[in-house]
Amino acid sequence: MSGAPVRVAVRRLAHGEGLDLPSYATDGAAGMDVVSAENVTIEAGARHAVATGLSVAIPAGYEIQVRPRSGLAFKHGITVPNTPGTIDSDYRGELKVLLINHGNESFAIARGDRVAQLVLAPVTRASWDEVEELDATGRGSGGFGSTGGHARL
Ligand SMILES: O=c1ccn([C@H]2C[C@H](O)[C@@H](COP(=O)(O)OP(=O)(O)OP(=O)(O)O)O2)c(=O)[nH]1
Repeated sequence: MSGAPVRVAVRRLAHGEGLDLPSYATDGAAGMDVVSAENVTIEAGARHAVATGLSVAIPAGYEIQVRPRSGLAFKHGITVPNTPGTIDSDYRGELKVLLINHGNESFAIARGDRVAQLVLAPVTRASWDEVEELDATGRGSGGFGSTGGHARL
């Protein structure tokens, strides 16, 4: 962490009233835990877009990444199928947390439960330089396990 926090405008929607804003659980936390604005049960194998009751205006040059919470993933198989979810700086709709239940049991979420974490990150944009040939490398076109399996090299 460095410097002052980046200020991000946040708006509570009607169904977000009374909920905690996303917040860092510890001084060194990279992500802000975000809570659900709804009571919902996600059946085993099912997906749900969890309402947060919030919309945001992220400054240009930044994004928010929606990442799973490791405790939910490890204990219950609850994770973010599109991880990291991308919140664009020009998006003004409701921030939603997509969750999938990879566990064997249904998972109940209560309004106010912390369902994911939000990481503010800088965005570097690219522009293409189209060429006829790319520079040669040792790897070349090898990939997808070309260096061997998961055993130590
Ligand atoms: O986990 C997520 C992912 C996305 N969004 C919102 C904010 C984001 O800016 C917008 C579009 O997301 P994305 O670009 O991932 O979606 P897409 O499937 O490419 O749709 P679009 O055509 O709207 O860009 O949806 C969320 O609220 N939660």
